[in-house]
Amino acid sequence: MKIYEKAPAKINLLLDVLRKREDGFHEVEMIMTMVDLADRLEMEELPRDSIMISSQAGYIPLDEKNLAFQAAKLIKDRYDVRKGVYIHLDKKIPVAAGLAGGSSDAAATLRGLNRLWGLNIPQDELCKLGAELGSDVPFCVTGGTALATGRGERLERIDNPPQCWVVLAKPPINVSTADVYGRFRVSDIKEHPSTAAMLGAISRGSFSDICGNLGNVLESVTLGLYPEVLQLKESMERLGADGVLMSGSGPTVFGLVSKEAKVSRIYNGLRGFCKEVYVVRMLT
Ligand SMILES: C[C@](O)(CO)[C@H](O)COP(=O)(O)OP(=O)(O)OC[C@H]1O[C@@H](n2ccc(N)nc2=O)[C@H](O)[C@@H]1O
Ligand SMILES: Nc1ncnc2c1ncn2[C@@H]1O[C@H](COP(=O)(O)OP(=O)(O)OP(=O)(O)O)[C@@H](O)[C@H]1O
Repeated sequence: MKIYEKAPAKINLLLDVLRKREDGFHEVEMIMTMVDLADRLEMEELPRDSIMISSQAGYIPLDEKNLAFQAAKLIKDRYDVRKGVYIHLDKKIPVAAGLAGGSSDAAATLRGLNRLWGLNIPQDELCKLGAELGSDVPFCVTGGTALATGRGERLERIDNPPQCWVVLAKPPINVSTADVYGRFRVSDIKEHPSTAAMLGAISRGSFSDICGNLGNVLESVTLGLYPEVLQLKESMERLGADGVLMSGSGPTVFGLVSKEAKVSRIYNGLRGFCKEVYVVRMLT
């Protein structure tokens, strides 16, 4: 039997860091939602007890470094499953982009193997397993829109934002999340984004207030290291996006756009100097 799972990309509408914790992680407040740019996973049981990964993307690891491999190993070990699985990753989400591509693949693997092997693991248990793989994985297990706290693993489901276009642009640089958090200093942040204001904007369904309250404190590090990310933000604003922000630790910049008529102008304007531009919808 073959089963399929979609692994969508996430964007952070808000990312605030409150403090550095004793365990080295940072205490965050994030509002995250999914967009319809997704990897597609195909999973099939193998006759022997092993995990095999393949992908059309030549630039990701296919061994135990792959997050889908790690997810399969975790679920096998924890539930004592003595069966093998072959997982094919059809990658569409750019890698190391701030869009949680690897985390979403891990989450889709947990959901998929739960089905393939009939394990009946409840969603909150899958989220706990996911947290062992990465801070973004629990959110990727549930999807939807959520307020994430702790190191990102504590989730509170909230309403989806109103539907809109999302233009994603990834400059040709690779950003390490660990490096960005490592350089981040809370004391450098003069004005924190308001989680309460963003939650209010979403619950009122006010697109303009959502755009007005976008904020990501990790921009203080990534924009300093890579001026091209700042240039991309400025271009997107100039081309008429209603709200513009860097996602996660970057380098992808997203623009929220309410009117379809504006989208092609923004897309064409960005494509002039940025190769990787995607026009997608929010997953609501
Ligand atoms: C930047 C975001 O993607 C925004 O959604 C997340 O906060 C990071 O999520 P992630 O990539 O799943 O992060 P993890 O794989 O758990 O951690 C990668 C590295 O980022 C740092 N890290 C991550 C999350 C967090 N709350 N504080 C941290 O300091 C740690 O140095 C860690 O070693
Ligand atoms: N299934 C996978 N897909 C993509 N990258 C993977 C995968 N498994 C492991 N990796 C590795 O993980 C690293 C980060 O890739 P990923 O695309 O998950 O980053 P990201 O989008 O910045 O994640 P986040 O937003 O959660 O920080 C890369 O160095 C990549 O080699």
